[in-house]
Amino acid sequence: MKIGYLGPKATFTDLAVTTVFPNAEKVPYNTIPECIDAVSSGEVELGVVPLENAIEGSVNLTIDYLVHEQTLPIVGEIVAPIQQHLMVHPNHADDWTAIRYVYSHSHAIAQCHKFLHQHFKQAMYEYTTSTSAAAKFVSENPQLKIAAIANRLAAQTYGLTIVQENIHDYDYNHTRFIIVQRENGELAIDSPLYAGDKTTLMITLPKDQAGALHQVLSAFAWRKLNLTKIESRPAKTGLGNYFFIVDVDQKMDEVLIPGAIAELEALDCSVQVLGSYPYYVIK
Ligand SMILES: O=C(O)C(=O)Cc1ccccc1
Repeated sequence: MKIGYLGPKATFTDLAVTTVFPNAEKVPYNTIPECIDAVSSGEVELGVVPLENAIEGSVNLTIDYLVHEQTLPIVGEIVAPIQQHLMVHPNHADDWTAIRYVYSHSHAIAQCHKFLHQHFKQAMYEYTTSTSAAAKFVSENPQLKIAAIANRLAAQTYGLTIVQENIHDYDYNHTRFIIVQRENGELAIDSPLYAGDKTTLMITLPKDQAGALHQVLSAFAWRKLNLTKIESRPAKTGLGNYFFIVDVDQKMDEVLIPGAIAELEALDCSVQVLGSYPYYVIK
């Protein structure tokens, strides 16, 4: 099976794909939209992209691209622990404290904010499309006094020296990656990492009216449907217009979730099921 992922080689997404799909043919894409487009065009069967980090929150580009540009069903989710390391070209292994620029994905830089503030007040940040893109750039520019924040596999893959390990500010640093497919369908994988199912809905409220969100939440509450996430994102139709992404802690069933959706539609909300899918947790 061909699986596209946010590359280049050795991103955290790459690690997540390798763990859950050890036999897949992996195809790296430089950006999240390119990876999603490749699924849409049928170039790859599945795509895996980061969705949310426990410290930094959502990867807005993923949510927005899926909602506004290329709506594909979510067919699975992978949750993986994230460990960030500071790495330099081996030429700078002895003078790494003098680095001027730190390169990485914006989420990785945010996850190490306290560390950077304490130890690298003089450094400036350069944002890259992924952590391994930063590692690759550092390896290709030995003349520059720069460092990357990335994982251990990236250091190995691009021949960099780790000079500070585990620089993420909080121990509980996990990221959710979603698996998308062109058409909805069950993921045929039998993994020991399977940890449960969830359903993701996108809900747009009819208009700005008192108690609207309360009514939406009560449709889930009285059915005892447990929500594990609720997030608002700009609808991009005007200031103050939002839609909500809601995760329900169970698989789509025949009664409860369809009942909640029917109730929301009766309230004039529009509801779209983005996916009902298994999730896999990497320890
Ligand atoms: O850039 C990567 O390696 C990714 O896979 C995205 C990401 C970035 C920061 C933390 C977790 C995932």
